[in-house]
Amino acid sequence: MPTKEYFARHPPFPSDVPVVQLECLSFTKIFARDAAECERLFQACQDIGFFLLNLRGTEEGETMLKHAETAFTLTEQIHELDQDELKRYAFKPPADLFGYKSVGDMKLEDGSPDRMAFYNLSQDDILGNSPCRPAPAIVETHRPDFRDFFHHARLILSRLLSCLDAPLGLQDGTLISFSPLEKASGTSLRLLKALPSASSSDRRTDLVGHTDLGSITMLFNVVGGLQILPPSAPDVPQDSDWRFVRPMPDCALINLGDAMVRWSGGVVRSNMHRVATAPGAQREVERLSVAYLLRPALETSMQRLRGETTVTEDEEEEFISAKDWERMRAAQIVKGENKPASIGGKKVSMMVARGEVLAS
Ligand SMILES: O=C(O)CCC(=O)C(=O)O
Ligand SMILES: [Fe+2]
Repeated sequence: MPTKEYFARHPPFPSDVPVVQLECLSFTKIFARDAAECERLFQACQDIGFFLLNLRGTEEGETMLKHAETAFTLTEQIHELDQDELKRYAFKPPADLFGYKSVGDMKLEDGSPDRMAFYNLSQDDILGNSPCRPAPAIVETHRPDFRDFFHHARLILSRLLSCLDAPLGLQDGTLISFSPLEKASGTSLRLLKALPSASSSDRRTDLVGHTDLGSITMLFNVVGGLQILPPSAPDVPQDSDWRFVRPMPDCALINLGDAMVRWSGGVVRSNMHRVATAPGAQREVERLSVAYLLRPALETSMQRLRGETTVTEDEEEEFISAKDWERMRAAQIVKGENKPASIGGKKVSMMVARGEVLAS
């Protein structure tokens, strides 16, 4: 549960670890279409592709926090189930990324097994776009809760994406229109658990560095561990280049994925991130997180959008569908190959039809 009370039940995030400073935006202002807040959002998307979003203050934001709380409770209950039962619903990458991933199913950069488990719920399954997948009883009985989560999370992210349409020279509503609720996609709700570490010398990566594959992600976490590779990090980063993100009560963490980089011709950024052992005393507790990963409909093109925008560099790129992109990237990530295909944040001159230079 991302509220202050829930934070208070966990050891505190230490004050002496290097953290990345992220913008904290107000959903209330974005909901009211505040121009300055939308501008800050676009800037954060170009600079690092990550920002915090405070959800207090509107009925829509408060409802999202309630859904996140419910999702946390269900995450806890799902991961308490017997491993043998969970393994009956095992994910089958790269073709099928839904279902249960046990600790060790994925590789880290050095080939060693990862230390995270997750249950990945498919939006299509929950909304009835595809036949129901077999699932544990706890998922079956909470299908209505998950359905509400998917609907509401998309509503929140649609408001954020609509701040990006205009600066990218697109008609209002373009970016969210690539993820219609009724079309098959890789959109999912991922319920994650990282194991506690056994001793203070037992500190390592839990989930390999990656960029998210879809359009935009909304993450809720309470215990630290998520790390970002700052854009200034060298091409071959050292462990010490990674920076923790401090989890904040009442906030979601938002990050852009590869689709946004491709559509924008590299103007916005899909930043590398990973999960490492939580800092300080937080390493002793189990770390739960809830990630809603919005992806485009399977047949959507990942090519740059022309819209009203002209980007000065104009190299031809081949057509690739969201489905093929996700399959290719997922296969790499599972093997621990974390070199991103396109990360964005390009300093290109971008002219919109009105003749205004927005970024250079
Ligand atoms: O658990 C987290 O904090 C991050 C998870 C993540 O990056 C992902 O599922 O793509
Ligand atoms: Fe991620």
